[in-house]
Amino acid sequence: MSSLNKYRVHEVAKDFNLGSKEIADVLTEYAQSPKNHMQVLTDQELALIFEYLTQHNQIGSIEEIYADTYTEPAPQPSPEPAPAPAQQSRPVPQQQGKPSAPAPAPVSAAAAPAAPARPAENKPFQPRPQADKQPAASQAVSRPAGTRPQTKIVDTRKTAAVNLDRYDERLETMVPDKVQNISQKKEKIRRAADQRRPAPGFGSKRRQEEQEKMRRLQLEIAKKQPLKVEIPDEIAVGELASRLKKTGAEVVRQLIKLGVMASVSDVIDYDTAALVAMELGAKVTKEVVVTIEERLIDVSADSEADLVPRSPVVVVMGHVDHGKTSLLDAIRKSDVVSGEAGGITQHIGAYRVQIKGKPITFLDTPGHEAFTSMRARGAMVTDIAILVVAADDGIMPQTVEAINHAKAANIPIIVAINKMDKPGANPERIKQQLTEYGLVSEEWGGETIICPISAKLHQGLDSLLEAVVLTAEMRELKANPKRAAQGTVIEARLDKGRGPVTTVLVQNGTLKQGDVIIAGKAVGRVRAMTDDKGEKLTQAGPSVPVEIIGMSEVPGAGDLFYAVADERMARELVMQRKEEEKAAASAPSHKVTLEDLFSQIQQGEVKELGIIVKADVQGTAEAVKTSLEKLSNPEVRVRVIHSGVGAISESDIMLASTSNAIVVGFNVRPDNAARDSAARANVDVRMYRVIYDCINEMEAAMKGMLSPKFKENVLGHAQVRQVYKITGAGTIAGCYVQDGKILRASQVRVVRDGIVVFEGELASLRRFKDDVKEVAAGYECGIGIDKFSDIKEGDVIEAFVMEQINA
Ligand SMILES: Nc1nc2c(ncn2[C@@H]2O[C@H](COP(=O)(O)OP(=O)(O)OP(=O)(O)O)[C@@H](O)[C@H]2O)c(=O)[nH]1
Repeated sequence: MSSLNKYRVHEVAKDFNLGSKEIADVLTEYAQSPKNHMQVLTDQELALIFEYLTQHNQIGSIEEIYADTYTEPAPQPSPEPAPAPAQQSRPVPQQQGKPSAPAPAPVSAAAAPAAPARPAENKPFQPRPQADKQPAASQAVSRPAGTRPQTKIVDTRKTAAVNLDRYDERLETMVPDKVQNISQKKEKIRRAADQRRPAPGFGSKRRQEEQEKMRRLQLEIAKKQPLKVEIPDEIAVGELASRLKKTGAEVVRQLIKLGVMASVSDVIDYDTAALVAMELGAKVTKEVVVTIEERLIDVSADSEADLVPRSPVVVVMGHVDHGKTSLLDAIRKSDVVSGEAGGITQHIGAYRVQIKGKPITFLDTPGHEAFTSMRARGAMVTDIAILVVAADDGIMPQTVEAINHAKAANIPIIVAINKMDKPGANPERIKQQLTEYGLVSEEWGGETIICPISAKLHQGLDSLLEAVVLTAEMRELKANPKRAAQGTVIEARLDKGRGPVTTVLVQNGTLKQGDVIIAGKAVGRVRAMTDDKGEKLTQAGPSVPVEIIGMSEVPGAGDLFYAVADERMARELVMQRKEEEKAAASAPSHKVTLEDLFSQIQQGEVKELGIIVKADVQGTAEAVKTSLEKLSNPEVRVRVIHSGVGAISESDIMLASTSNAIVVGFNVRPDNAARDSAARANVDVRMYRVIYDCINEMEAAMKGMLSPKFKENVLGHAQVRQVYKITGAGTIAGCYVQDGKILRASQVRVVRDGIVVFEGELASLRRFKDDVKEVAAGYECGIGIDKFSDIKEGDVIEAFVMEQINA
């Protein structure tokens, strides 16, 4: 006990809520010197007082200390009903209210053992007899003292009588209020939860708790594991956000951090999306989208072991009337020519012939147009082309086209010089001409097989067919007859009685009667199959053309067909294709144009720039071809895939579209069909009058320096119906506006048979005798052209304006 703690009698009395006199009396009685109330007490004296008070305020149990409401007085069989009358003579007045924790409390504990032996008569250390219990008095007095020494004493000897619950309850009052509140709340919640539960048995309750624990654990684990997301090739920012379980704003923010400005509705590519997802802590895998097409159609490669040789499919091409149909007929030993209207082949058919036991399939085509249009649809039907050239006519424009179309398709050409029976036949001249197109005869050290024949007299056919077989063998054509059939629709029509009738060429696998097939946007079941000789078949292997009935719709020539296992899925795919076609019709296809040539070269999309050159004279076409091909550089090779004389035709556009080429015209114009088809297929058609301009523009385009200055906008066409020479006014063309309109301010060009004969300004535009600003389609008008009087009936006046393109 520190000497600094000086306690005076009155302070101690106050602490115990007693009178100073009572304390003084205790001291007077037990201590050596009597004390007045201001006297400082020694440690001994203090200990004495505490001992005295302790002895005189014994309680039976700890419960009594706190039991404000305690009403269970322990049965106190008192062996000594009045054990200490002397002590009782000093009754301790009842305490009101709690005293503040008195400093003496620790003193008592420390001092007690050091207490002098004197107070022995107060039996300070005797075991607390039950008789000492004074419930009423102890209740009051024990409180201040109870903070430490007494309250810890719990008599558990009479265990049966101890109400432990009550004890626990009472103990709660010992903990600080705050803690107590929390535990009370917890208890409340627990009880409420218990009440809510449908009073389960002990086992099930336990089980539930376990389950709950497990669930929380799993949630916790799930939270800690990185989120796994699958991202397709392209994904909208919003969709990515929902897959990442983030808000759109969070993803947009992350994108901005990566330097990508995109809104929630924008679509981003896989790489960007994956980066964002990884930044946001997700684990990314690429979503592999399995389309219906992939599920339905087996495009797996055949194993070498399954492949067997197949017969070649041959196309016969050539200029009009050079004898294509006659040749095919000669081969089939039948005469179709006489049965045809005007002797012109109407549509593609396919025939199969046996040459010394080896079958060859021939496609009878009215020229290379159908061939190219099929190719444009992705069908690679033919293996070999026979080019028919009439010995008395030589190389003609369509012969050149045929050569170039076959070359573009990368198929070998066998030349058949036909009509050798004719007096004017000059095969050497044709061989000579052919070298100009890269077809050098074998006799001259080249690779091209050239066979002189006469279709009419059936001469030379054997060697021609042998050449076909030989070429086919060189190509090692193979297919797997064991798989489901696939091939191309050669021709299809609607027959009144039989419904859609389709000629298909099986290219791989075997087509069987009863097979479900999908061809383009048509589905059906092969109800019956017949070959080119009208014989019924139950199955058709590779390179076999068959006519089938049973399609729901008429497919398009050139459509690819597949035998499939699931008809329902096939119908679904057809629906999807129809939808896609609709969407594609509204979105223009992406073809190479001079404007974006450079960017396409840079992106590696264009490695070869295909050009089709059409000019008014052969000399120009040749000159342009040579100059353009010289523009080739290491990044891009310029290849003129076709050059010819005359107006730009639909076939030119088709070839350009198929080969992703652009069309260059010199003093020529596209005919109407070509113009429409170019617009439809998005083929870039450029018209020039000077070779120099063309070369410059191409060069600039390849270097990405094409200045997009002006674009020609064609306003309309007027056909010249009559020509008047008027003195003073010059030549006036009486015209009929066919389409669009003619503006007084427009520029014009005069086109004669597809060739531009003049380009210049309008001198006058009149309706009757009045000058007008414009004349619309369907009206007649008089047109005078500045500095040009050589207008002829049948000429077409094309009106156009040059519009500046905003870069
Ligand atoms: N003298 C002779 N005439 C032939 C020969 N081959 C074909 N002809 C004739 O040439 C004409 C045209 O023959 P086609 O077989 O119709 O020619 P094509 O190339 O198929 O013609 P299109 O179908 O119009 O493209 C016919 O009158 C045939 O009789 C031949 O070897 N000798």
